[in-house]
Amino acid sequence: MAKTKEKPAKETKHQQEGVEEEEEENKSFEELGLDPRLIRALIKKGIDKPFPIQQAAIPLILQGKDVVARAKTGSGKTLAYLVPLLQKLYADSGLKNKLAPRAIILVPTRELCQQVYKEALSLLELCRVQLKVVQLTISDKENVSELRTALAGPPDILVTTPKCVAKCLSAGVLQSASISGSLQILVLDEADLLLQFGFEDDLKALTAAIPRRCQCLLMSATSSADVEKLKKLILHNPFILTLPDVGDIMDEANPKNVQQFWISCKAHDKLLYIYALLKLELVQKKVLIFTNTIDMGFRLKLFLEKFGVKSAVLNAELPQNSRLHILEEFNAGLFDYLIATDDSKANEKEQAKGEINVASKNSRRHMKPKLDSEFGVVRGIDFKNVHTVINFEMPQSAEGYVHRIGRTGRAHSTGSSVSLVSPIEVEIFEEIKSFLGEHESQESKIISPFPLLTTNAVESLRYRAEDVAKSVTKVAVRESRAQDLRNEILNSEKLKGHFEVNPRDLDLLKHDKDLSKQSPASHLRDVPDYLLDTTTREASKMVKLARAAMGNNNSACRQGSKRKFKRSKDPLKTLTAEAPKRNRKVEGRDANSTHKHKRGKTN
Ligand SMILES: Nc1ncnc2c1ncn2[C@@H]1O[C@H](COP(=O)(O)OP(=O)(O)OP(=O)(O)O)[C@@H](O)[C@H]1O
Repeated sequence: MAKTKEKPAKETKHQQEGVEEEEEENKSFEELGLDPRLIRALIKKGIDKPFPIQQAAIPLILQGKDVVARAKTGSGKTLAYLVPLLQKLYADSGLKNKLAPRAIILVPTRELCQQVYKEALSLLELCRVQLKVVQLTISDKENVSELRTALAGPPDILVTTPKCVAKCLSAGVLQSASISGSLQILVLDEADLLLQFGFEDDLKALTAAIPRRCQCLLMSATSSADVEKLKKLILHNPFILTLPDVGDIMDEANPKNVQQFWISCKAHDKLLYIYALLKLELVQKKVLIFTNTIDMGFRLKLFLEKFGVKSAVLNAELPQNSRLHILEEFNAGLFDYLIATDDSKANEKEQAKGEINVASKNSRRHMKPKLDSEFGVVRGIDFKNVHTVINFEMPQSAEGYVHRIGRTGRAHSTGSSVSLVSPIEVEIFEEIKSFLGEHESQESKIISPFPLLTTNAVESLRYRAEDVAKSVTKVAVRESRAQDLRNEILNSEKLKGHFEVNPRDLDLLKHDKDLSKQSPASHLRDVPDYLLDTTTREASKMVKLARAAMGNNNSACRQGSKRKFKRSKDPLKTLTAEAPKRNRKVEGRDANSTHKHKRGKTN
């Protein structure tokens, strides 16, 4: 790991930035100086050895240094700062004269706020340390008195967004003088996003109150101009920790543990292809599917539903509590397919288009769903045990692609991604490939053609898929979207109260329920044998065997098992994925034609 050299005691302002030559470290949590109670808590969570970023960051943070930690997504940055932060606050818990939180953790989205809060809470519960942690985001209902109540005490740790802190400051719920007197540690998590999300002014409102002695930690998956700006704005002589395979978005772009595939298909065939991938079980579960618009998310859900494939949707229109609950259920393994809509620009356009009709049985009323500007599922969210990310629609930027595929292969496990590329998406696909550093002349491709799906297999399912797709009309999509929103608004209220009493209970509501009025036709639930060719049968068998070998099944997930995906058992690894050598234009050509010549291999 490369990290900055620690300098002797008499430190000056700028001396700490610099890079130390690579050095292999393999220390235990004890050797890093962690409190035995925290170590026991980590072990109870199944974490017994520190990841590289934790090895580097924990001792420095315990010593009170400012740290900038850059490590790729899913590498364990949260615990790298959270564990020493808890230890330090606990060690100083004699300091009672505080008027504001002693630690503030700033994250860009509500989802991350909840995730970090839960992580802190579970560590504190497991090690029975008396520190109060509070999460706070601004929702439409939260008025100043609610913010004041939440901060009464005040808590030792506040997990929040810059927008919320700025509101607390401007409303006088938090006073600059109190922060100056109390704040010991400030964390900027997902720092590269904090500025991208337009929080610069909000952050500036806080920086004025940060006392000079406050320890500042900046965690980021990439290095960018925004991170540099933040560093200058907030940190003093930071230690820069950079894992060797990280540095800028390019390094994060090509995670070695995620195999990337693509399929060329016409836009209107995407439903057919995803049906084939899921129903023939050619991809590993759990699967996270990305769409660019909320309507498309619902269309896909309704379509899959007709074949008995249950999925849940996640988007910026859903109430916050529902979204958090959906994430929890998915992470707990209660369902295998999650359709997430992540493209905020597209969503804004949708919102601008007008009203969604939310019709109740007794009354018809129109309501404008508000998209949550603090919604974010692509960055930072720790989706557990996602083995496959599918880009049903291509993201609108190369960075978007990188962050989407970063939802698999987390915590040094492995995963794969499959992108469905239609002719109009070729341009962005080419952009993504060149962003990743893939060249036309290159022999081994970074994104390879998906090897397990043959033209025969797809064509044999065409009739069923097209027939069902026709029944998923625009009206059906609109109605289901409205119905889902209505349900979730009702649920959200129940969830709010319920979560306060039982923060861990996942059983109250199901989010992967069917939305269409008719239950799926029984003959569509399974793909009959006569529709399957030998190649596909074999491929599907291998994926199933791999899953069994990895212990990747629902019950394992539900028990929170964190078995790692073994590369050698991954059928996608054992098959050769050859890219077409020349003329890689997708227009007017079926990706499967590129596999015809190697079907022998896939068998
Ligand atoms: N030492 C460890 N051993 C095993 N698992 C770990 C360890 N540290 C963290 N994890 C797990 O790894 C997963 C990813 O960690 P985390 O979310 O902190 O990554 P991250 O670097 O913050 O990613 P991102 O940049 O996307 O936010 C989590 O499920 C976490 O519980």
